[in-house]
Amino acid sequence: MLPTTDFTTTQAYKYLTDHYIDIVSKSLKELFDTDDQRFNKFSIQFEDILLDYSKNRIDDETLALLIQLAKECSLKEAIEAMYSGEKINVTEGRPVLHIALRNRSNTPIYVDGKDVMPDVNRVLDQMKAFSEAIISGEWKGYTGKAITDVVNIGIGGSDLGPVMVTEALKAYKNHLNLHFVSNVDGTHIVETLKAVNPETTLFLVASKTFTTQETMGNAHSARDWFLAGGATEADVAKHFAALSTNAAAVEKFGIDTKNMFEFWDWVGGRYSLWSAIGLSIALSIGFENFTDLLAGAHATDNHFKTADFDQNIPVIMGLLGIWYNNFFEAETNVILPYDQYLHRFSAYFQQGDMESNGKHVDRNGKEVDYSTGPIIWGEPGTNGQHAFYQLIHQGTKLIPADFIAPAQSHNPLGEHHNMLLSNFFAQTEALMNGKTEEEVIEELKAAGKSDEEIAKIAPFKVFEGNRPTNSFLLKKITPYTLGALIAMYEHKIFTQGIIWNIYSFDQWGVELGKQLAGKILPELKDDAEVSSHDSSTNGLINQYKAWR
Ligand SMILES: O=P(O)(O)OC[C@H]1O[C@](O)(CO)[C@@H](O)[C@@H]1O
Repeated sequence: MLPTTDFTTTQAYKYLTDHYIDIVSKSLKELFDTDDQRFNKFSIQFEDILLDYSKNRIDDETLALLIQLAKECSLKEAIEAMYSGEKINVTEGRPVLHIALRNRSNTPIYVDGKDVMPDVNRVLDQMKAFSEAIISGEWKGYTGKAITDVVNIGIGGSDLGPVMVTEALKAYKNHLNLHFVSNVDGTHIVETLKAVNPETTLFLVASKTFTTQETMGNAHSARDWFLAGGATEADVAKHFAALSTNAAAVEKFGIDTKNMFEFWDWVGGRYSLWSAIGLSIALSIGFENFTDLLAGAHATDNHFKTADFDQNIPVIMGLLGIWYNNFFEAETNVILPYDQYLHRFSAYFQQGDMESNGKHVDRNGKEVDYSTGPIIWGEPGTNGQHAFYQLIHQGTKLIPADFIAPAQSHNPLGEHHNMLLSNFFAQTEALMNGKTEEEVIEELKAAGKSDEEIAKIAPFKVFEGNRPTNSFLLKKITPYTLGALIAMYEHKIFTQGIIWNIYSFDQWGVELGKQLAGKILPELKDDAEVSSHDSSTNGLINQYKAWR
């Protein structure tokens, strides 16, 4: 059972409310000036990942109170409940066991009295054999040619994770060309199919439920295209595999269940890249690298479970998020990877975080009267710098930012990596220190500006600073460190969900739109005017019919 404490009623919350008044009046610059131990105190190194969280608006007392808050909200017990296979996804009646998928130490994990590890290992063996046969060319398409292209058809968690990881680990990629089709917009599949040959293409239909409209629509179109190219029904088995929990629906679609890679209802969609949904990853970088990814995540799982909260990266990340979300009333959290390979990392955690903690009802079924999950966004640096950093530096909103960079580049080209990292370091420093009016005036004087010019321009050049950042410095983006980093963010989300007293592992909020789309679709079949909706929806549908 998960605790159901309202965190706003805890002692720690009350103390934090008072303490906030003290901290909010202090600048980060001041906090650094008065404590030369901040970096040592407020940074954690876990294997090849360093988290420096010293540039946050906290002091020793803040940290102690936040940790007290986690304790009062029984975070430790909640972690234990998740790891031991309790059905903590209460509204769907399921355990939450993505940690089992990467449990490389293979200790038993029980669901309803049955150890899940033999099944996990069986599917991993199946993925190993299959990926090796495809990569080596031993697996042949219907005309006897080896596979050259893999098209993953899936959406949400059945797409974002594999896309993000295959991009992040492109440096480890083999000869196979990976494609991802997610959008139900016909353009996505049409444009993808233009680039591939039916004789040498493998389709992975990735869907936990195997009922998702977008995925099934795209899978049927891919199958039609395949058959139109001269292949027969019997050839489908050589070119289509399914990654799913729903064997009956896979069979109905016409995919041989020998080519089905199973996973289980205790794997949430947005936590499924570690499961059979990761087959495209194993195909892209090889099975050994895929298991390194799992091993990195497993290392973080152990860290999250065993490290003291003040040394526990996901716990600290979660608590800092709560500090900004619930005390500073920050609405968003920007994730800024200074690594081109990580260009889908923020998009991935948009689903990971927002689908998990975008909830307004607590674990007692009551409407909350506090803010829950933040809006997650971001783009890779330095592109973001030339787009939206203006608002982060000089806008009116407080935007806590996560910076992520590798020390070693996979592409050490001249001064590029130093240039990239100099921007990373400079941005966090600039966000913290800002630039005072006096500094601006000095600069303008040095540039030979007149007093009149200085008076006119100076106010616009002032940076308040005091903008908080976390800095993740990784030795290198490898399958292992990437796995460890992803798991840190996952457990941060868990930590926050526990403290906000919400259920992080369902996603009822995506249902209503799906239901209504299901009602509207038949109305679009003919040209008859509709009048069954509000005037706006009727107007849009009728104009669509007139123009299509
Ligand atoms: O893998 P499936 O069942 O096709 O679902 C895809 C996605 O749809 C959702 O259920 C809701 O959008 C996500 O949680 C999930 O990742």
